[in-house]
Amino acid sequence: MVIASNLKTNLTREKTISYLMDVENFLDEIKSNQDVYVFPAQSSLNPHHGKVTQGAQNAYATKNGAFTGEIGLEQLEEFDVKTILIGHSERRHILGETQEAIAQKFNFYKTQGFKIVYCVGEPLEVREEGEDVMMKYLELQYEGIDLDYENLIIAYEPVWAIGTGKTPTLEDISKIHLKLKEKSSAPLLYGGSVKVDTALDILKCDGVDGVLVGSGALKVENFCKMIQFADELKNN
Ligand SMILES: O=C[C@H](O)COP(=O)(O)O
Repeated sequence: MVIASNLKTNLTREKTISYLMDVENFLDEIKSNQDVYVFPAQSSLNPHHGKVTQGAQNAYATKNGAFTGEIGLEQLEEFDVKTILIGHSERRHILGETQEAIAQKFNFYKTQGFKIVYCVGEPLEVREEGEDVMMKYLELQYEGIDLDYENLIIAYEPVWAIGTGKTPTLEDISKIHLKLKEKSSAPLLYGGSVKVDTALDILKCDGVDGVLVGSGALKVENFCKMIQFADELKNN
């Protein structure tokens, strides 16, 4: 399974290094074979080699250039980062990234062979319109995206569940995941208020290949427990 931690705008470089080290030690200790990803804040990226894959939360679709406040391929290469999160709801809804800009970013990093964790999700007002409207909304977030890309992981993250403590029911998670799986065979993660006490049930859902966790993974011991849950499921 894929167990991923998005640290968002949290943890300094020093704390991130210690976080990664704690996860590596835990993976060694329990001899875990899960695919574990950590996405640190940009300024906390550091060369990291181990079982954990370090990814970027964002980067511009460029090698380098005049894009104030952004980083590009050259800055990621410095830290051997070959994994990137694209289409996260905070970038879509807070930072105003359009589907066109997202698709451009996707295609640029696809050309570079990056592993791409591509996020989709609907706001509450769309969900309240019913399943058909919601699925159409999610499909629009696939516009310009190669769903057959071999290095693709998709994360379904309902916007209204992110950072709110609210989650869809387990039945709804399964239902939506199974529908999304009709469109792509890429591993499909669930994200949105996954906590240590809900992770196991979510990981057990049909159609769920892993989780992308924000606030619930900020404490490294909680993130490690989620990795352990995935291990236990695999061994059952
Ligand atoms: O990328 C992670 C998601 O935005 C979920 O964040 P959250 O676990 O804090 O709700």
